Amino acid sequence: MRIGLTGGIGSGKSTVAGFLREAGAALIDTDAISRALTLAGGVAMPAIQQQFGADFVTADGALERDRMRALVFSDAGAKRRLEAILHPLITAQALTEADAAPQALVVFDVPLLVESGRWRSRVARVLVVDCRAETQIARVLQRPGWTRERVDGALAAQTSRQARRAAADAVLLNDGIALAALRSEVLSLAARWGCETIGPP
Ligand SMILES: CC(C)(COP(=O)(O)OP(=O)(O)OC[C@H]1O[C@@H](n2cnc3c(N)ncnc32)[C@H](O)[C@@H]1O)[C@@H](O)C(=O)NCCC(=O)NCCS
Ligand SMILES: Nc1ncnc2c1ncn2[C@@H]1O[C@H](COP(=O)(O)OP(=O)(O)OP(=O)(O)O)[C@@H](O)[C@H]1O
Repeated sequence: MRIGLTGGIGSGKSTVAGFLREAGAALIDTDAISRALTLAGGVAMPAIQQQFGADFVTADGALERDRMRALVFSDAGAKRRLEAILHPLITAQALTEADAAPQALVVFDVPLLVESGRWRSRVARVLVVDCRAETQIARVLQRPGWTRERVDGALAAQTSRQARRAAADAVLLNDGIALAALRSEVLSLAARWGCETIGPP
């Protein structure tokens, strides 16, 4: 079974993804795919250079991430243009990885699952990790280099908590819950969704 895992920035997606992997799932991380596509020599770099110009490309040919982040989190048109380049490539690579996975449960970790519209038809279930915006902000501010302005920009560029919850087949509320309790919720959900049938590859 294929599952889409989503949630706002800092909601706890990667944490939940780690527990799903522990439960035996194959994990496909679209942020990681996006980063690989935009490394030096990455498949997306010629189109990004053509669309945004040399200022958004480092000397060795990678995406100038700080500059691009500042642009897309303050300019909706630029965000759309970047996504038009990256999202089809991310989806294609994610599906290739899923086809190669021997596991019975495949989890696509897609931060923008609800926003993109590309994923709903490709997964049997959507799992949303949900928490209050204040919790998201507090978690993300722990990361080196993140400022309140940067977190607010990222939050504003993402869909609402309400819209995400409305798209969910299951919601994990990850607020005021200990990691151990979250882990057991995830493991029992994974068991319900088919992990118990997984044998050796
Ligand atoms: C904007 C970029 C340069 C920022 O890079 P940065 O290193 O700061 O962030 P990273 O890629 O690690 O993403 C961190 C988080 O930012 C949020 N985020 C990333 N891209 C977007 C976006 N286009 N819209 C809204 N939120 C986003 C997500 O919550 C993500 O988990 C980069 O995220 C990017 O190239 N985004 C476009 C591709 C995309 O949409 N990726 C999301 C996965 S499908
Ligand atoms: N229930 C919890 N209790 C304590 N800490 C938590 C809990 N859930 C998540 N965290 C911590 O919050 C931080 C953010 O979590 P995580 O990286 O899983 O979020 P994310 O949704 O993947 O973020 P991003 O969208 O930026 O990739 C991490 O340091 C994680 O350890």
